[in-house]
Amino acid sequence: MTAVLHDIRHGYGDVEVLHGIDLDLPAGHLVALLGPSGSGKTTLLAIAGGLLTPTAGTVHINESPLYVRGKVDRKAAGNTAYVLQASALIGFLTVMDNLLVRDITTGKKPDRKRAEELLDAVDLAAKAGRYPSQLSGGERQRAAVAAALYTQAPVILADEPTAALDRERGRAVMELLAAHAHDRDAAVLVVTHDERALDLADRVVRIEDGRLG
Ligand SMILES: Nc1ncnc2c1ncn2[C@@H]1O[C@H](COP(=O)(O)OP(=O)(O)OP(=O)(O)O)[C@@H](O)[C@H]1O
Repeated sequence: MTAVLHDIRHGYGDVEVLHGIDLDLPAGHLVALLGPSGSGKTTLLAIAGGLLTPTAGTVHINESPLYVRGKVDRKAAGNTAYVLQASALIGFLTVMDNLLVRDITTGKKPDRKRAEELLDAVDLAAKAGRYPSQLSGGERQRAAVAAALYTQAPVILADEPTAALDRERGRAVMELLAAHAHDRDAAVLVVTHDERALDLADRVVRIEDGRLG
């Protein structure tokens, strides 16, 4: 699945912070988005993921518009999974249940084996039964990545998923995201400050002051 952003503009009040961004996220590719603090990365990711309606411009997931008459199209948005900067996990569910929760609430049979494999891949197998409050910041972040990948969403948008991680674990998370793109033909966009893992990206895009470089 591909995501295509065209001429995206966004303003907070009168201040425009994205000034006409064109970005293709092809199926099977991991695209890394780099840029200084305040350059618009989180805003762009939120727009790509159906969380924030842009002031102008279009987003298409495959051929379907993500925003129709200023409102997010739920079906198109259902193809995206978003890893938030603050790594939102549900506090009263264990790490394992944070992965399985969507299956449980939609009546789908949870795939525990796959969840275990993902938790193992982010080095959290031993902590699957813990609650988010019993994890470190980096562990929460890794659990959030595992939860996003568990959904098998064909479009994954991750906001600094390696920020709180040491080199080795940061790389392991980037490798997982790259494998998700390559093996599942997914479109993956990762905001990162981590120059050390950029070799794992199929493409590196830089943003400055709301414009792609
Ligand atoms: N809710 C908001 N209201 C007003 N201005 C905002 C809001 N959210 C973000 N901004 C401004 O929009 C610009 C882009 O912010 P954004 O969070 O997208 O940047 P970023 O590149 O993700 O930054 P960082 O790397 O620090 O997370 C910044 O100037 C920021 O101050």
